[in-house]
Amino acid sequence: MTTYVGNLTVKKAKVAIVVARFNELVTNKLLGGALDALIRHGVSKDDIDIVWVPGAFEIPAIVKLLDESGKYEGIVTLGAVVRGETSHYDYVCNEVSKGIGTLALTGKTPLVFGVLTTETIEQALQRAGGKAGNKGSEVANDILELINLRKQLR
Ligand SMILES: Nc1c(NC[C@H](O)[C@H](O)[C@H](O)CO)[nH]c(=O)[nH]c1=O
Ligand SMILES: CC(=O)[C@@H](O)COP(=O)(O)O
Repeated sequence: MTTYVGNLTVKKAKVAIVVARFNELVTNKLLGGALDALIRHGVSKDDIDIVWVPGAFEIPAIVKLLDESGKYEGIVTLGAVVRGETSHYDYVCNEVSKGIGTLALTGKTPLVFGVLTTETIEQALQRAGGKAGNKGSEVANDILELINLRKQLR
């Protein structure tokens, strides 16, 4: 029996973080959590590129570009979509999740989904370093696990 599991420590990996500016109060905290986790596990600051996009809707197109560049061993996506008064929320959530999901299957670069989709800004803040943890650091750990797992499966 062979078991494959990626650990979190990396020697060298170039990682991109695509982060949405919309709800920046939240996404800045997600970014802080992601950077902290990557650096704690051995990723050099020089090997991290941060790309800001206007909102979560724009994340997939930029991820596609970065994937095609072949420059990165992993891509982290971060955003915060918060329900408003209209159905706009559903369209943004659908597009960003569908886009990132499709690219995770069809692209070459490992990719993680760190986009919060919440009913309220309070729920988002709780998941960005509040009492429900920090989704940014969670998905940063996930990308390291995926990078290491792929090395084993190659
Ligand atoms: N309402 C939220 C948005 N909306 C903006 C879109 O993502 C997009 O930037 C705009 O429609 C232009 O194409 N974005 C979020 O990230 N979070 C939201 O709650
Ligand atoms: C998810 C959104 O785009 C949201 O902020 C829009 O709010 P509203 O539905 O009140 O226009």
